[in-house]
Amino acid sequence: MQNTVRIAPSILAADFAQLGAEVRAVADAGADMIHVDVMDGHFVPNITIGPQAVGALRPHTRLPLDVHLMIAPVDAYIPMFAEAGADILTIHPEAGPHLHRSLQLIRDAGVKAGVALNPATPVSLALEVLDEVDLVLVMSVNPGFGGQKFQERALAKIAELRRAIDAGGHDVALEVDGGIKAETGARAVTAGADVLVAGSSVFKGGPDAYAANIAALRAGG
Ligand SMILES: O=C(CO)[C@H](O)[C@H](O)COP(=O)(O)O
Ligand SMILES: [Co+2]
Repeated sequence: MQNTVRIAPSILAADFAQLGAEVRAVADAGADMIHVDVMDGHFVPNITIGPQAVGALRPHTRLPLDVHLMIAPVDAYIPMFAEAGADILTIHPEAGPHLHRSLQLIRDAGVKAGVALNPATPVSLALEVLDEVDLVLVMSVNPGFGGQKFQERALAKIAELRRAIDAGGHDVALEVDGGIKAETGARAVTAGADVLVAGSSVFKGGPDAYAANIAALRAGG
């Protein structure tokens, strides 16, 4: 495994009754960033949290808040999440009429911009905006729920993106999200991912297990 891999626990699998404590616990356990899944019951068939919750989490950690926006239309909410304390805002191309404009809104808000590819979204949509993003997120499940099975087809997309990022000399992180545990994470890193999002496999077993769970992901086994 590359030793530059970063681990981003998804708080979707945390105890929602004590999210602040959960964020502190995974930070203490070695997390590199905190992945926050925002779902609207429209773009995806589930509802989670909004900017108020992101703002409430902000004082609990200095780690980057990696906010994955699964909401449509997304543009009006970008300044609200930036103001709340997000460090990275990642959007889906299908969530607005003009991807370039949405990415510009994110940058204008002073935060890093990411683009997320659903399993059925072609890599070409991300290649088109590699100069405009700080992160590409490859979904390895259909967005909406944690605890799903890793979809193998993500690996070829990661490999293609890695080649394009390296060939173009882009300073872009390549993140994979969905069904990541030690074994699938290792394969994603081999394909070229450098950020692993993991919900179920980090939060399983409760706080006493978080350090070992994160270490297992980092070690790839
Ligand atoms: O974006 C997501 C779902 O839409 C989540 O980040 C993802 O599913 C993480 O959960 P798990 O590791 O349990 O698959
Ligand atoms: Co996510």
